[in-house]
Amino acid sequence: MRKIEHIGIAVKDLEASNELFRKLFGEGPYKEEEVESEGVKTSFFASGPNKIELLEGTREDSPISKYVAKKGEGIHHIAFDVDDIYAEIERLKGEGFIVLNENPKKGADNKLVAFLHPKSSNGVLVELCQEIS
Ligand SMILES: CC[C@H](C(=O)O)C(=O)SCCNC(=O)CCNC(=O)[C@H](O)C(C)(C)COP(=O)(O)OP(=O)(O)OC[C@H]1O[C@@H](n2cnc3c(N)ncnc32)[C@H](O)[C@@H]1OP(=O)(O)O
Ligand SMILES: [Co+2]
Repeated sequence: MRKIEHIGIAVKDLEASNELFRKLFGEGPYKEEEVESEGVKTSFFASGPNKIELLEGTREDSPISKYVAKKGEGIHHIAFDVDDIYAEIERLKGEGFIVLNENPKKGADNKLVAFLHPKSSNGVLVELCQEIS
């Protein structure tokens, strides 16, 4: 785990939240991207060397829609940057973490991603991200 890649925040209305975070950061998102496979649309803000990802569900069955319906808006996951996501998945499985998708999938912002079940990480949804070179 090299560093925190981004913190994901689940929101009801991406456009309204973009406006709010534009005020917070003093500048708008550097990227907006829909990830059809996850049923999400996202926007990314740079916060110094770190990133904030805002996510709105685009389908009722999206993890974000379900999360917001159940818990409301708020911090949804912490993403970590890894060098080799395949090796990291094997390592974390060996350490007893529950890997939700052992085959990494294409995420936003040009990444391969995988997730650990929050039940195995003290109630925190962890995302692994490897830059697609
Ligand atoms: C990939 C694009 C983008 C990127 O960065 O590239 C993204 O980040 S996409 C982000 C959205 N996608 C995901 O979150 C995929 C992984 N998530 C899942 O597979 C599910 O959300 C899962 C398995 C974490 C929960 O789904 P489930 O259908 O089981 O929902 P429940 O409400 O029944 O939850 C079960 C249990 O987990 C707790 N929970 C759910 N979500 C979270 C969360 N984000 N953080 C912490 N805990 C969470 C929920 O409260 C339930 O606990 P319980 O004690 O039973 O109430
Ligand atoms: Co994310």
